[in-house]
Amino acid sequence: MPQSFFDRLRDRIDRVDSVVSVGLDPDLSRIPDHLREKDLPRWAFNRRIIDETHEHAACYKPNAAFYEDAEGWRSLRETIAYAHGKDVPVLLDAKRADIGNTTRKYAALLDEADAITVNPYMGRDSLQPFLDRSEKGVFILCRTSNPGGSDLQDLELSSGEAVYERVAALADLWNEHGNVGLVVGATAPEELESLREQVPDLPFLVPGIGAQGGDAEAAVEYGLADGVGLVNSSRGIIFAGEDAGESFAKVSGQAARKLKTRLNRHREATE
Ligand SMILES: O=C(O)c1cc(=O)[nH]c(=O)n1[C@@H]1O[C@H](COP(=O)(O)O)[C@@H](O)[C@H]1O
Repeated sequence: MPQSFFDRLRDRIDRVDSVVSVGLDPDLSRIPDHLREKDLPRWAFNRRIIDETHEHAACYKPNAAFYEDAEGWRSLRETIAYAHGKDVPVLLDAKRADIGNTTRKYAALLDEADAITVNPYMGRDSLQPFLDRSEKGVFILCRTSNPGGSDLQDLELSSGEAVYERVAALADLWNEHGNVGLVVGATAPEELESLREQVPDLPFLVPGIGAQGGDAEAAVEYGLADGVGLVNSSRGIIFAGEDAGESFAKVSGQAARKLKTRLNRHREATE
């Protein structure tokens, strides 16, 4: 049987001593001028970022939104293969799900990526084709980091639980293959804490530190399940060297190292 995503992630976390997820969101308007002339500018950018950050990366998380055009999809494919060449798993942040017939097509995204983010709004059948890929990771949006995350997710149900708590309970139920995690934003530290108590075995992907100002300490303290989980930063790493011209990727490498060290201080404190 192939190793599960979370076993592979644990190996990677141990090998690089890092829970940093490096978000590859290569906004074309922000990548350095000298790369914009390239055939595949986003791939050229990501390759340099990967070269400088991979020693600190537990995984890479490209967000599909930054690749949804012809050049973008080619760049994404190259990026995934290159990350794999460096032995780093790739979590595709796609936030997909649809009726069964459609979502079966979406699940093909997992042919190349090692894990994916999905949206629980349409219920179990809309996620089943992802969940059935037992060797791949499936991170279900639970309590998101954006300001509007509370609009629906915090609503109280007649049972007394909040919608995001119900999502966590369902995710736990749907975790028949041990391949399910939750997405919980670092901007919601109280929810992070209560969710960790509610579902102690589910690893979290925690975005929202860096550019969104979330709580890195809470991300580490509550994001990890038996040491496994991911704390993501995208713009805070990949655009750290925005003013450094051709040395931009070196600065990203330093930013990734710095974040790793900072998170590791919290990891040691919570062990
Ligand atoms: O699923 C995600 O990764 C995600 C969920 C969430 O609640 N908040 C959130 O910011 N994200 C993603 O995480 C990344 C955060 O980027 P930065 O704010 O630049 O670090 C983006 O790709 C977001 O789409």
